[in-house]
Amino acid sequence: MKTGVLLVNLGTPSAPTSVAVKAFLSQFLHDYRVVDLPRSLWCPLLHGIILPFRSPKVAKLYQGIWWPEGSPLMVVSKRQQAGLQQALQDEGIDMPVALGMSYGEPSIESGWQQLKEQGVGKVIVLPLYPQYSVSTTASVFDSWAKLMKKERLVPALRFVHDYHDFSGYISALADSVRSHWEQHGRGDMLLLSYHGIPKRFENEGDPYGQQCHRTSELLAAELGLEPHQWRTTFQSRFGREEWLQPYTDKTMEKLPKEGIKKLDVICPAFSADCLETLEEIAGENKEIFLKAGGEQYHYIPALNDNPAHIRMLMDLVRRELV
Ligand SMILES: C=CC1=C(C)c2cc3[nH]c(cc4nc(cc5[nH]c(cc1n2)c(C)c5CCC(=O)O)C(CCC(=O)O)=C4C)c(C)c3C=C
Ligand SMILES: [Fe+2]
Ligand SMILES: [Fe+2]
Repeated sequence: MKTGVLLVNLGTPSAPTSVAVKAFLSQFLHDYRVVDLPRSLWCPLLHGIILPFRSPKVAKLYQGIWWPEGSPLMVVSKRQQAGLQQALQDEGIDMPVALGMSYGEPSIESGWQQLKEQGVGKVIVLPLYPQYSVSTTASVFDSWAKLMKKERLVPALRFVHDYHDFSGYISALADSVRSHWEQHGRGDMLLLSYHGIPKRFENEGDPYGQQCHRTSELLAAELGLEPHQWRTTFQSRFGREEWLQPYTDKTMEKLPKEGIKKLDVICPAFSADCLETLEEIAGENKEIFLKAGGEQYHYIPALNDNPAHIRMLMDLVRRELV
């Protein structure tokens, strides 16, 4: 039976315009896995306030990070797909690789159609989220299950749940940090900033926060860092309820007063650079840190289509073949 790989990521607007951002946010923020409020409460707020006011504001932010070839998340995701396809071919493995996004295009459905047309009977669904979260990984599973309702012949399935402690992932991150230090020098601290989730999700059983802490511990150990040389924080809060703490932006304000003047920041929850890393971390938070008295701030890019990242994806695929 022919095996295929479906790489999945979050998705991104098709253009950095208010209209395209509104369409993207509307699909994203209607997902119960992301916002689980009763629709009688959420829909009036979403349609009346959030979409009309947030879309033009966020469109401007996307304009600031957009690449000539498109949204960074999309450009990088396509490179990851092509890179993994090439690496498999180079090893003589006949295994098609398709790309699908939870929100926007190319959809998970179109990715599956591509694999189906190539005669795939077993699918490795690989959400590009190293840490499992209800709001990301479970949502990919929902989309897949919904899609399979339409199929008479459901393919065999391997679903990559998470890879937060996978040795290849930790060593790819460590190599990336070391090569950054070689080129740019080493800061006083390595800050590991992860996308946040509502604290309530964790209370209800989401292992995301725990997995983020484990990734940090393993990376710090691999780099030989002392406890005062690294810290874990959570970014990208949305809405008014409490999210996982400590918050990245609040930490940026405090660090220079604690004597941390040179900071290196890495975002291990993001397999590809995107709005949340390029604008929020490399832009907004850098400004906060420097304004608070920081002297040097370096953002270490996501693993993107680094050869080490592609090799790690190959190893994850291999793990699912046994
Ligand atoms: C509404 C709540 C949100 C939860 C919960 C959430 C979890 C979550 N998200 C990512 C990865 C990404 N999020 C991105 C953008 C983004 N995230 C939210 C909201 C939640 N995310 C919004 C509203 C947005 C859009 C931008 C904005 O309006 O602020 C992106 C970037 C997409 C891009 O186009 O570049 C990624 C990637 C993870 C990993 C996660 C939970 C673990
Ligand atoms: Fe609605
Ligand atoms: Fe998000």
